[in-house]
Amino acid sequence: MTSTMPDAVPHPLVVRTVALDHLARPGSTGPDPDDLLGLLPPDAPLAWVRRGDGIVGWGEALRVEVSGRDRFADAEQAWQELLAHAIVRDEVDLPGTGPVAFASFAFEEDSPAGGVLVVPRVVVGRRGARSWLTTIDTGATLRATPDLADVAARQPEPVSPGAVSYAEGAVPSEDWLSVVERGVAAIRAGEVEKVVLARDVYATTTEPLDVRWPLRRLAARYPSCWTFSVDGLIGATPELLVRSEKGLVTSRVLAGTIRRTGDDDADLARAATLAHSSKDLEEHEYAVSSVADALAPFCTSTNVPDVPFVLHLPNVLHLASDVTGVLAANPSSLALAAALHPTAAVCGTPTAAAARLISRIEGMERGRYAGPVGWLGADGDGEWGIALRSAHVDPQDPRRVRLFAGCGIVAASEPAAELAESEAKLVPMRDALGTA
Ligand SMILES: C=C(O[C@H]1C=CC=C(C(=O)O)[C@@H]1O)C(=O)O
Repeated sequence: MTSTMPDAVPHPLVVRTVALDHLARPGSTGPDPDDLLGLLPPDAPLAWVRRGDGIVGWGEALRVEVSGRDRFADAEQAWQELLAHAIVRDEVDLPGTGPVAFASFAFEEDSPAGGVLVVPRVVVGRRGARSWLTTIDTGATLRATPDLADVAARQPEPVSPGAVSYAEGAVPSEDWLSVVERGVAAIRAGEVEKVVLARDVYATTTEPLDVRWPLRRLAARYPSCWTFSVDGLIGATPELLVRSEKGLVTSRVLAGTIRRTGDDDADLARAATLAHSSKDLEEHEYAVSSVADALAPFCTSTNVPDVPFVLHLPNVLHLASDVTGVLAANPSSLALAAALHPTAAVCGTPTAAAARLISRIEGMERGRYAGPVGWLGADGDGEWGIALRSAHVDPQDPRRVRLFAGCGIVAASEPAAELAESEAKLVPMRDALGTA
């Protein structure tokens, strides 16, 4: 575990949250609190937003880098140590107020991508009619609270990425067909019941990527998804690994997908087909069980829907189930995310055998794709998505972006259909990088 404190001063975190509710009043001349993303600077913006609610952050009060099997526990420990010495004044007291860290973790335990936890200098949040501003300092003296109208006015408009060209990723699409074939063969041979196989593609932009460009487009086009940005990993995920709030947990489980046609009537027929597809229902059931089983030891009761609903996104339809539970003790949301990861929506069933199969046949280092991404508060509450419909911006070359998509494979899967599904899952990021 490594941590870096920009000021290298061993002062405690000094955290102050103030209400911005006056900004929500009609006639206010301040920055629009609906537009959290509009406040972000171009450099290293942090975001977790959905339908205008959520939190955004910027500046880096502190950063913790972790790796290996214990990456979640190490991040949690570092966070607890920071909090033990923090001086906090929180005038709002809602989930996401007070000290907050944004974080994202690698899918695999031996990934060089490890994980990162960033404590921003400034956080702005919104939840319904309530808005707030948090400042986090590591110095002995408190800085003045930034004037948000000023902050918003100072931000340059996001710069267009220019022309975008695409190249094959680690496994060319033609070869990925045989990766899926090998997955199906392993299932038929009884090695696993389900495995999720993913692929990547490279985008090269003519201008260095200003991540606010794709973020705004993702948030506008995929309002039901969680738009995130943490340390160069960006996306809009439809899948909530876990939200923990005041003793209640929720997880939105997705698995089972059909592409949209663009024609509403045809899509309704497709939704009905999806809801009755035994192949997709099987794929979904594995994912729901993996989440329900992982949550059960933490909960006094859980609610697992008998049948999934169909989630309509602009590019695809998914089978979806919202699993909820009442927590018995008070594990942090990060501990819950660690216990849930990797679910069968991104790994397979049984988990360990599917993970081994992925390492053996996928041919790609997933990095932080399909890992937990989200935020953590001081009381352990937080929200963690699975980093899907996502891309990673090369820290050495901001013109180079790696996009990811994966598909759940069961015995009845057909490689060509899975390749087409992976293309549909790349659409949100491709569109977000474009200028159309
Ligand atoms: C692995 C991905 O999607 C998962 C989530 C929803 C539906 C899925 C599916 O139907 O295969 C996948 O399990 C991805 O988008 O990269």
